[in-house]
Amino acid sequence: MAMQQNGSASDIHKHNDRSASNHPITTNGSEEVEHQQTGRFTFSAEPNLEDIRRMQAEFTDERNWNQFHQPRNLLLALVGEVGEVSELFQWRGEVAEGLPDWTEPEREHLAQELSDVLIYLVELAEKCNVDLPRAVLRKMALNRLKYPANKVHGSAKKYTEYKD
Ligand SMILES: Nc1ccn([C@H]2C[C@H](O)[C@@H](COP(=O)(O)OP(=O)(O)OP(=O)(O)O)O2)c(=O)n1
Repeated sequence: MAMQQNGSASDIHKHNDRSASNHPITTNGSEEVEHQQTGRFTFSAEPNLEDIRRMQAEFTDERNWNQFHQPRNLLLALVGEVGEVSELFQWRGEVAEGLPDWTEPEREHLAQELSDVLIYLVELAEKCNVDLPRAVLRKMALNRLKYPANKVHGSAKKYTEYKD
């Protein structure tokens, strides 16, 4: 069962307030402004990844489960949960952004399975000594170098497919 605090999948509908920024770190300030103007879905600011790491560490400590949570086991658990997410999309054909045709129980199920993926991902990163928030910043910087916006705009080609 996924760890749940107070939220539910209906959070999907609740966090569309564009009036206040909830992104303390942005990779591109102008991008954030654009998101606010376009009404793009945003997350709550909390819990952050360190909060999630700590909560999961408390959860496993309380159960004496750290003995099972080595990196390889966490990776297998993560992949298993990704499979569970895939099952929810299986045989449905293309699904429109915002999942307009999904029922509330289906949305909640998806929220739980995605949470399982994130929880195991965060714990895997912890057990591999990867500082995930900072690693994401470094990787996004690399992605921007690899895919300059003016070069790849509107194209989904892999960087290896560009000639120059
Ligand atoms: N050894 C375990 C077992 C569970 N969990 C935590 C992390 C996941 O968020 C969630 C996974 O629980 P389940 O293995 O019961 O998987 P599901 O919640 O997906 O249940 P089901 O497989 O019935 O859909 O519980 C954990 O940390 N370590």
